[in-house]
Amino acid sequence: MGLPFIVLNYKTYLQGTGQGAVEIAKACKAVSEESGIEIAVAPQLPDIYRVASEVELPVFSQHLDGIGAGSFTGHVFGKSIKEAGAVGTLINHSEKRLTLAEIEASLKAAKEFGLRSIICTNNVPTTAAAAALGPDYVAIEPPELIGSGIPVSKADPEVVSGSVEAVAKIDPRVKVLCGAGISKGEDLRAALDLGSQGVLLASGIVKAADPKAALEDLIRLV
Ligand SMILES: O=C(CO)COP(=O)(O)O
Repeated sequence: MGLPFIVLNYKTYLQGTGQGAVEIAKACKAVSEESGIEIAVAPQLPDIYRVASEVELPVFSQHLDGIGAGSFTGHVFGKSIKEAGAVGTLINHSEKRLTLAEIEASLKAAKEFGLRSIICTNNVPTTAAAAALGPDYVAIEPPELIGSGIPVSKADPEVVSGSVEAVAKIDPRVKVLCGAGISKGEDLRAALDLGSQGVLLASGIVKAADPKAALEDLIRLV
């Protein structure tokens, strides 16, 4: 197995807002360069351009709407985030849930604009459904563990291994990430040992007093 993929979701945490978004991205880039591990960040939409312009690392959007150019006030348009410098997007995060039809439309928009796609899911059946749509990644994140500091890879290992098995049956090209409560080296190690190919995480790094040190701890057992 190759190196994991780490995606850091900034949500709307103060520490990851505005200039903070750039500073955390710089820490991610430094650790990525030291380790060879790909680390992507997902700042808030208005910070995408700022982060992508100032730091050379993969920037993802936290959301994308399945719409095109035209009369869609307040929506997130794929061409706009692409031109802002995003290379990918989260779709259906637990804090930004979509209907199945909307997920499919968002994924179509991501593909149309050459954006890498991560569909977030909450259990094994939704992971299977998401994999059937053919994204680049699914990210299984049980909502009850999000922000809890209790790692999914230890509290609910079956949802990770079950997702890995389900996705392998449906479309082995789809890669599986997991998230919720991941912050330490042993959490990432456990996630990889369960067959996932990386993690999607937030509070453990974004809210850390020293995000670079927290990232170094996260990857220490890879
Ligand atoms: O929702 C998450 C990442 O998208 C997980 O959040 P935490 O890492 O804070 O549990």
